[in-house]
Amino acid sequence: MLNHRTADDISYKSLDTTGLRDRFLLQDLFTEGQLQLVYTDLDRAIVGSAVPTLDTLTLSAAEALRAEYFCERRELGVINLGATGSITVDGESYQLSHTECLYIGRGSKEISFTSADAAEPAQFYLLSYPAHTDYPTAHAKIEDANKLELGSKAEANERHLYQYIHENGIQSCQLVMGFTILQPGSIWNTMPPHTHDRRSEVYAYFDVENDHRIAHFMGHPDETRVLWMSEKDIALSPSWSIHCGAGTGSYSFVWGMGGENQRFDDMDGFPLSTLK
Ligand SMILES: O=C[C@H](O)[C@@H](O)CC(=O)C(=O)O
Ligand SMILES: [Zn+2]
Repeated sequence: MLNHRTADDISYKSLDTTGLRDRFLLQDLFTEGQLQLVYTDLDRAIVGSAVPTLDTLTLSAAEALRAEYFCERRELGVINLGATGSITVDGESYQLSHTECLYIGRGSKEISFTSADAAEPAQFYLLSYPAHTDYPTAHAKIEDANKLELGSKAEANERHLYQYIHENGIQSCQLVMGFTILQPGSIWNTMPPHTHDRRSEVYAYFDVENDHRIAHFMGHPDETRVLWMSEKDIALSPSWSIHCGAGTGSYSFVWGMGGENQRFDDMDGFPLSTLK
């Protein structure tokens, strides 16, 4: 497991492009035949990927966790960003097609990942936080999610947000997770932007068309920086940072949060007039 440190809300201002990208952007996490984990300092989030091909991939506790098994003191949310695959949790198998979700509760011991077709593998995106109690493992399809229709065509930010793991959905200790699909012709997500001092957030962009890019904005609202991102790049958003983006083409992104509370609407919005 790689260890990763973001920068604080003062030092990010003086980082150059490479420094900023090293601190706030995770790339190349999705590699065929590999399970990769990154231990971040954002509310102890572990961000990871599993792309099984011919062989099953097994999740084990990294040495850094000093745990017998990965979910000994953790919960794990998974969304499949690739083709159909299965996750087995303590002998129970769940089949996930593209954009489906599995919540894996604390105490789950044996967790493994397979693809239905090695030539077109599943690409499991993993997000885990420390957990204080056990909630049941639960599978959700897109029709099980709470769907919010946000934005407008006129503002080029028409998008559908699907909540999987949240206060009124799959129960968890701190993880809140789902994904957002931009509607055709709309490019802006999360506009006007917000922070939530009580939670940090992780954005994983996917279904970005070939050669297209997302300009992801971060930082204090009056001191923003941009990260140019491509397919399956991941932006780390500390609690003090805004997080929003515009794509040169259509795209979707998984959002996931951990921290002090789970109230989705506990956000501090910033009017566009305050952005710099
Ligand atoms: O705190 C909530 C998160 O930033 C996202 O859920 C926002 C989002 O997906 C969107 O507006 O499209
Ligand atoms: Zn947010």
